[in-house]
Amino acid sequence: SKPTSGPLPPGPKGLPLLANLLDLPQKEQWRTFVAWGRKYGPIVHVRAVGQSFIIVNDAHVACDMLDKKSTVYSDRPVFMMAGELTGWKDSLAFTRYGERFKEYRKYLHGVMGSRFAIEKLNGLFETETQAFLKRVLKKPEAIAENIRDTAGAVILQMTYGYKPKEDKDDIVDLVEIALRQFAEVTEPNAFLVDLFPPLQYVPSWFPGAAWKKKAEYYYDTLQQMADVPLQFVRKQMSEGSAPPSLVSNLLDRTNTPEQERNIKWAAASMYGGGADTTVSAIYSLFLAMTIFPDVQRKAHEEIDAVIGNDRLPTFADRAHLPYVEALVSEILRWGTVTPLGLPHRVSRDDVHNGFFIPKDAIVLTNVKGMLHDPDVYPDPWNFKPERFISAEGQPAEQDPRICCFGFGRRICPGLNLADATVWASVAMSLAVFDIRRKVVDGVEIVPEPRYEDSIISHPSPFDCSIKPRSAKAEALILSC
Ligand code: HEM
Repeated sequence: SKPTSGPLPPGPKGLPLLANLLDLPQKEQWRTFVAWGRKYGPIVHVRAVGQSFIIVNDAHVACDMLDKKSTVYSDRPVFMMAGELTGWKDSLAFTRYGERFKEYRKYLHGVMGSRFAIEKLNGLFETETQAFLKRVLKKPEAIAENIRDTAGAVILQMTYGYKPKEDKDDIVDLVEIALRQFAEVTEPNAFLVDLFPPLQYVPSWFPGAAWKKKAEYYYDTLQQMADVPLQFVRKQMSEGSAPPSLVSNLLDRTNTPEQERNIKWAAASMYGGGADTTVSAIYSLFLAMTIFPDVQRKAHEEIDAVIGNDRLPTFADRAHLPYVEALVSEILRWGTVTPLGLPHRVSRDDVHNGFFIPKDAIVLTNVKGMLHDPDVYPDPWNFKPERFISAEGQPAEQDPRICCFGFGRRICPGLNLADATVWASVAMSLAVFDIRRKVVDGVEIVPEPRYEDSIISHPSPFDCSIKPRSAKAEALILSC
């Protein structure tokens, strides 16, 4: 029979009163977790203010726990500020494991859960990536904004059949504000209420409770973010002009109020989960190409040899561009989008590899550590797509998708969409653009590969120059 007890996994020892709160790093937690992993092994236990945290540093161990025992490891912790007080608890990523969770996942699966569902959207991805190339040609210095607008346009069309206006769009602006607020409330340990939940009962007029006012204000923004596009679809449906979309397909039927609520929040979860993540990956493409010109040269060569210069690549070319394919994998690895994945919560006591894993412990997967482990990825800070191409006598290194999209029943529901949109951005951008270092006073400036420290981590802003590769490339962009 299975063992039912054992010692807790090893980890840093606590201070008597605060437990390990002071040991918990505030910045770049993943680096400290790697150090703990080296000292204590792949499963580390640490306690902070009465809460057990289990930190997993090895992708295979994480799969054994979170994939294979997914009924035990698929709940989420309660986030006081971001979840309860500002209302993100209604979105899929923050929803506890249960009936609502299953219904949200079913809705999202319908629109992007299989290759087949995603292939139906290839036309949309190609058209929107063409629009992206035009935006970059016109305003190369606004690259981050251009990436963001494109990701937003794809998701709003899939989810609501809503095509944002080119220059300034009210719904895009609303979503942007809500996402910025989300980033603020999910910064590690930014709000004391996350450590001391009873603070949630402090009234907002109380001296020193400005954070509570902030939470109320952010709550309103989020409700608008979920309501406004839904009203747009309802209006279009009543006029008989709603294009197919996640929401219009689901609202078509006779829904109970609970179902309507779930449709609304499943839809809002698309934006919450999908916009910022692919944005980070595509921004990493531009960063990596600026730092590693040889990689770009090889991608250019492959595209020129396979596609030529008279047309843009399409999804039909995907299987014929192995270097571009490997480049996509290397972006997902090198530019890790979610350094610690999302936290999972343990639903019942478990024993894993002889260690006791208590119910309600929070499991943190050190995805960035896993994807930069020199034993798995030699020379991990080097951007080297070749690592994913097997050569004679040399197998390819481990696919980053083993951990970059998370685990178990919580695995990213948007992974096919992410894969397709990142591929289109890489293949089509490199077909026509030359991404170079900025030259200041005759000196090339090599950007530092720095990333912002948050749940969804973006490259810090950097300078680069983006120009069409030739007059023909420019004409190609303008003609599509
Ligand atoms: C490169 C792009 C992306 C990466 C690296 C990524 C990564 C992740 C990760 C690590 C998780 C947490 C999984 C876990 O808890 O174990 C997650 C969850 C999620 N992702 Fe993604 N994601 C990406 C793109 C997308 C896209 C395009 C969408 C949708 C349009 C999306 C929607 C979601 C949602 C809704 C969740 C919450 C799932 C749940 O809690 O059950 N993601 N993603």
